[in-house]
Amino acid sequence: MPSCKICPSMLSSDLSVLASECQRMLDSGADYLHLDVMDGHFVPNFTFGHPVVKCLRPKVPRAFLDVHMMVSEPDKWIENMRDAGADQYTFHLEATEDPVSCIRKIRDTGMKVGIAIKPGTSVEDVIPYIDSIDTVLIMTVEPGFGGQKLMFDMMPKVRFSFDLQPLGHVLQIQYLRDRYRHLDIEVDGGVGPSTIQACADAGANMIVSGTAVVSSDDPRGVISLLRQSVDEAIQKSQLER
Ligand SMILES: O=C(CO)[C@H](O)[C@H](O)COP(=O)(O)O
Ligand SMILES: [Fe+2]
Repeated sequence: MPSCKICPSMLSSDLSVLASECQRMLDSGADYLHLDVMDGHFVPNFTFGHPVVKCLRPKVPRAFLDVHMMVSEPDKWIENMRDAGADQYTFHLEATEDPVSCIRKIRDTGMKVGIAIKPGTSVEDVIPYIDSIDTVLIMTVEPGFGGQKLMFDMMPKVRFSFDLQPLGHVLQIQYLRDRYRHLDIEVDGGVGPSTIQACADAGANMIVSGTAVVSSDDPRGVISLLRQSVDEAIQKSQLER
């Protein structure tokens, strides 16, 4: 199973001093930095785009920058994001008619590829692409805003063809983890000390946490607590195999 990666979402940081906030997270033990790009169209909110990432890159030269593209037409910004210095380009499955072309374009730039799904989209929809991507990002809130409450197991509309019982997030993550041992499974939205256990036990290894980490007085302590839960779950699953 892939290792634990804790990825603070910089959305809830003081964006007027983004570079120093990023450095503060790296100094607190962050593995990756998660940058939420919103276009006011795919989601009802606006943040920043590749010009900001380009300015940030030289300030945190060794950081892994995971860009979460909550934008319509995600294929438009792939080259710009690579030129800006992003390391992973995660686009929403719901935002494109042609995920295969998007994946190919991202790969051609050398960036890692992630596909994100909103809470109402089933992981089954990602299966056709899974062998050609690095990460599946499971949104545990409706995308658009930080600071929301995680929606675990509140999605009775999600159904799988292999089992007509309605399944929630935990089971969707477990389904993916059981079949794809080496996949990075990322959870995003409302993840913090009170919700990490369910994510870790289900098999998520890439943990995005905004408010809980960035707004904490003790980000190092929160990061290490999140990491401990995931590391323990990984160890447990390895012992069980
Ligand atoms: O993609 C996002 C919102 O669309 C953010 O990454 C996410 O909400 C993280 O913030 P928090 O941990 O505060 O929920
Ligand atoms: Fe995000």
